[in-house]
Amino acid sequence: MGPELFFPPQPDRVAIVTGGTDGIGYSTARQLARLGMHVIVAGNNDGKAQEVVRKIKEETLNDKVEFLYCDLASMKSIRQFVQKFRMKKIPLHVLVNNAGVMMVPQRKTRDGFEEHFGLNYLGHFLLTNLLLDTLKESGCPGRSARVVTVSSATHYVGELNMDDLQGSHFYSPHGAYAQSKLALVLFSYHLQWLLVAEGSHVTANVVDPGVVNTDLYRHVFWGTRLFKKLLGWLFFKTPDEGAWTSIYAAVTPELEGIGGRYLYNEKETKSLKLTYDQKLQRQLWTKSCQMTGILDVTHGPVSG
Ligand SMILES: NC(=O)c1ccc[n+]([C@@H]2O[C@H](COP(=O)([O-])OP(=O)(O)OC[C@H]3O[C@@H](n4cnc5c(N)ncnc54)[C@H](O)[C@@H]3O)[C@@H](O)[C@H]2O)c1
Repeated sequence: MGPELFFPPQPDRVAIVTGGTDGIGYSTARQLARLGMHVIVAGNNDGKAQEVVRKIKEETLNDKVEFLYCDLASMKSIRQFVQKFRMKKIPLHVLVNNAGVMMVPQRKTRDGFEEHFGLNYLGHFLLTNLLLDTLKESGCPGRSARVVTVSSATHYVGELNMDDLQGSHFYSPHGAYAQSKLALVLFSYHLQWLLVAEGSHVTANVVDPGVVNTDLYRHVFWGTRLFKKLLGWLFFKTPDEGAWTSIYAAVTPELEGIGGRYLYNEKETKSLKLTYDQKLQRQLWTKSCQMTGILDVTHGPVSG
């Protein structure tokens, strides 16, 4: 069953999906294309890109699908991506912050940040902020632009160590992943707060896709091929099922003008209590502005 059975066509809308070459992101990009959207697959997987675009176009008969290189582990690459996107002079109605890595060995992004925090969280923080003006220009009353951020149930066991966000003193791959996913929830809630304060026609929601059979688990110690295959087959969602909540958040009329939600299986769910702490949200936002070198939007415009 395709999304066109559940959601209205979206032929005049433009979406960016990060990590759209694989797993949940690929399914998200494909299904948004099925709804007629102009879909920009943002990824660092140059090798796969053309094949992915060709496959999506072929299956959806939608020609408005393209790949734009964006390495979320590099702020320079994110800025170049935004520049290239702006040069297209097209609107942006949906941004799906989907890309991510999980439980990778301790390593750093090009800018020297711990990879989970730097790529999963800070990369999307910067990308969203740089695209915010375009999103605001593209949303209108009754047809808001939407930021959909993919977090995880792992955020429930996450801790935010404000004094050591990079895990310099203590690093665990699981803790670092959980922290990045927790940071994304705090980010999405604060973003929504800012958008409402400004009276803009943009909403921000955060989703949990569930446990999905993708390559994300490649670094997990029990992720031997056979065991993962068996687990995946028995218990995990398929990537199409995993993408469903992202697609719902991106297009459902039920969420028109509604943000600040944590969605699981298309339903509003409570996130970790800590994520509702507005002081913490604000603290993380300010620190993230400093780390990414952008001006704090609450005090002034975001630099391009
Ligand atoms: N699979 C699950 O069970 C599960 C559960 C909860 C949350 N999630 C979240 O869903 C999202 C998608 O994960 P998935 O399961 O499809 O995994 P996946 O490994 O199949 O896809 C991850 C995507 O991120 C991209 N990516 C990785 N590094 C990047 C970089 N430096 N720059 C740009 N893109 C980069 C990859 O190329 C890939 O397209 C992730 O944010 C993940 O944390 C997944």
